[in-house]
Amino acid sequence: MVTVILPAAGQGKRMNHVTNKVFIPLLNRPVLIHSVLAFSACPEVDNLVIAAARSEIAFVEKMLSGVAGIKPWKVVAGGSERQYSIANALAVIPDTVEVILVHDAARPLIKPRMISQMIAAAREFKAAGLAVPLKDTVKKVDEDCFVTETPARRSMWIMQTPQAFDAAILRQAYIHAAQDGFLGTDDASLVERLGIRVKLVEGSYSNVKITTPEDIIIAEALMKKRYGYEMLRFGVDYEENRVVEGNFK
Ligand SMILES: Nc1ccn([C@@H]2O[C@H](COP(=O)(O)OP(=O)(O)OP(=O)(O)O)[C@@H](O)[C@H]2O)c(=O)n1
Ligand SMILES: C[C@](O)(CO)[C@H](O)COP(=O)(O)O
Repeated sequence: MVTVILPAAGQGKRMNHVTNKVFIPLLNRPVLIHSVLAFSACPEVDNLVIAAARSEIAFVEKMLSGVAGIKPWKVVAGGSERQYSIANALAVIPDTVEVILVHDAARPLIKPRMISQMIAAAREFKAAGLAVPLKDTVKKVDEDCFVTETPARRSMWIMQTPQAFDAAILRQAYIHAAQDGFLGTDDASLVERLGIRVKLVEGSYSNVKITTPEDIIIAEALMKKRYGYEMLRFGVDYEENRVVEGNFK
């Protein structure tokens, strides 16, 4: 059995709290639904657990009920951090599930083919993450923003989701993180702390996470290319650095 956890309980702070960004429509379909349908199109996936903010659970359930072709799903209450939302989802997944994938609901461009690759990687390596090689130069800085180091780019990759795990390992990683009060920015980092090696699978630069306002434009442009039509519903007010509704061309 393969279960996918989709954390969707964020607040969109870097999107200026305009709305929970997973509800923003891209080509007229909410970001969350793009993500859910991608996993539903993957034959190896059995079911989905979506973590939604407590106040948005009913809305998410209504949204999911209105869309055809979604694999069996359940909505759980999210937490104050991404990691806590995923912990809540883990708590409702039965022990019969062998492989668990975690995917940011805010990454709507994930392709079913990549999901299948990640499931195969989890079965082979026990812990795997989708990632792309770093394209830019990275600097470490001190508290005054003076450069202290330029790490070698060759060995640096940018993590994406899905990340895929043997279910028992992911559960153990979450138990240890909770015991130690460790808060990671991805799930692989929790597994790494167990001393387990995480295999990276090369993903795609188009698997963007909707994080800041311009990501909406990038994601919708990539979708238009993929689906071949145009239906821009949202724009970005760069002066104010916020998302605004309207027909933007
Ligand atoms: N408490 C949280 C925080 C985040 N997420 C989810 O985790 C994914 C990646 O998180 P991020 O991009 O950080 O989303 P937000 O928390 O909404 O963004 P921000 O950090 O700007 O507030 C998103 O699908 C988001 O909904 C979640 O389920 N629960
Ligand atoms: C898991 C992740 O998407 C990998 O890039 C990312 O770390 C999530 O971080 P965020 O701060 O919640 O956006």
